Amino acid sequence: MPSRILIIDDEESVRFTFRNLLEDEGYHADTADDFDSALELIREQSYDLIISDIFLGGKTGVDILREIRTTDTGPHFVFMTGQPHMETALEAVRLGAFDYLPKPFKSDTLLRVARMALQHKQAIEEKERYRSHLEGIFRSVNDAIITLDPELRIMELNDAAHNLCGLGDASRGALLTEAPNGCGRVCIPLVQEVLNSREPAVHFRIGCSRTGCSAKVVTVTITPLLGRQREFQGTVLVVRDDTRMAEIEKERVEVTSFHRLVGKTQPMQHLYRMVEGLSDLPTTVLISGESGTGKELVAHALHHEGVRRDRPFVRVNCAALSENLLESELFGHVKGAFTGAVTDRTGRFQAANGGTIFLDEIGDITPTLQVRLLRVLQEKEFERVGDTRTVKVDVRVIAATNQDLREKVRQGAFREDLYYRLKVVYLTLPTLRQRKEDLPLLVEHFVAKFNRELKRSVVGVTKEVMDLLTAHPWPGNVRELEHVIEHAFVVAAGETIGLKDLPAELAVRSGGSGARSRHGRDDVVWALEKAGWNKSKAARLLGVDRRTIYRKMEEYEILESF
Ligand SMILES: Nc1ncnc2c1ncn2[C@@H]1O[C@H](COP(=O)(O)OP(=O)(O)OP(=O)(O)O)[C@@H](O)[C@H]1O
Repeated sequence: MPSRILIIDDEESVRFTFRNLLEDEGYHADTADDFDSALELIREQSYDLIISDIFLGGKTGVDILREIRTTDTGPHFVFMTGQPHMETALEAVRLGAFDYLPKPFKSDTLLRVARMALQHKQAIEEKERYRSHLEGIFRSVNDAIITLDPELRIMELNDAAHNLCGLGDASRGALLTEAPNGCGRVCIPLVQEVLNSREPAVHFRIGCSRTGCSAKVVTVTITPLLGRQREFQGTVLVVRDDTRMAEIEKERVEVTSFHRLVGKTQPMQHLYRMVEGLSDLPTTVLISGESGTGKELVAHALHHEGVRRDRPFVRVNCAALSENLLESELFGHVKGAFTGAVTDRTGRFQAANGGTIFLDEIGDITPTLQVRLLRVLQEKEFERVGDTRTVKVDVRVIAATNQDLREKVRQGAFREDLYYRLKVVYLTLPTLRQRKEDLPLLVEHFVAKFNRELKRSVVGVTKEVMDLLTAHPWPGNVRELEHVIEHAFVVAAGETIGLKDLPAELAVRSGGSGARSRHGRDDVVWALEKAGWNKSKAARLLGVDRRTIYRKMEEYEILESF
């Protein structure tokens, strides 16, 4: 549809010339010769641009502007006059006129100003449309969306923020930390973390409470808010109510295994759900957990459960290689890049293109490699060693560590920006001590595995063995259990694994007479937790006396937890 222009001038020749000129350019042009007829036309039709003489008999063009200026999206005004007058020009501009043309002016000038005024109006309309669409989306989603400035002051919030977080319109401008919504404020430290790190974070299924409301389970996504020049302006906090989903999951029949992971206890069920939820996302995941808890299996499950399952899964053990070797292993090199680089070599990142790279023992990489890795995570690109050409890749990164990376960051041994880039989603695996109820299932799993591998037909373990396994603190977690069963398979002659088939170390650690000096911190914590922090009970579990427990608590600086 052509843009509609109204020309207002008391001179017939001006109206005639301008109308022809504008219609030749493809615009629709109407004319009016005085204030009243112009207003009549404006009320009947809609115009995009009004080009008006300032002086119209007793009235002025500025009076028309004043009369109809109600909305931003009304017509744009361009004034023209043969007697330029500072006062009138100023008033016209103050009322929002687009331009002011002193007569005489060339036809080119008129067309240029008309074009600019119409483009400007279109841009404003486009922006307004965009804003109202966004507002519609903002209002219609069920997730609470709250934008916060760097001081945690609430800038914008939607209706769902009212229902879920108890924040009303009056909260705009208030500090989130002080909003009187009776909220337990679990998300505030999480937002503060993103304020410090300036990296996005997702926290799945956290408990949340608000005075007068039932407890909820929510998933919180926090994203830095960046301006045009990518300057930091605050954060967007999105809170999704997952209470119903969590309830449904609780009611679901518990599964005993997932991919190659075995376990039916609650922490494992939670882990399976998390892996399911994360598998299709490109998000970087950091898996932490003690050695032997199954971090590699989780990385496999994330890959094989998701859309990248038919693409490569590439594992790199970052602790196994020196800095130079690891660099060329990860990024590849070109012939001659260093002594021994006799041919070009493709790195693991390139080999994993389209799929997943699993960076095991990430806590061990050197500062130089930390910088290079950060760039791949941020830009998805790198250069091979000795090459200047940039290689672009689409790789999902999963990293694992059994170290306390937060502590390494504090000590300055691990870059904070990389840490936050890696832990967009953070999975912590339970220790075997935390899921002892899974022991029978795991024993059964490993008995079946070694029967298959060693072509044996062992039926299981005796009750005494199971009791002993249950009493053991498992510092080496599932891997240790796997080794114990493997050892028993080698030693056992019959179909059932008995006490005599277990490694001597296990019998000793789990309460034999020589146990005293061998109990490490893990064993003592395990026993205390198992005994509900009753020292006498814990002492009995470890086969030591009560004084030894107190002594060990002091020695290992174990604080009682309630
Ligand atoms: N939940 C589980 N179900 C079955 N097997 C498991 C489970 N967790 C671990 N394992 C087994 O234990 C061994 C160690 O697992 P994995 O290598 O994944 O542990 P990890 O946490 O990556 O250890 P590390 O930190 O030492 O690298 C593997 O043989 C694995 O198959």
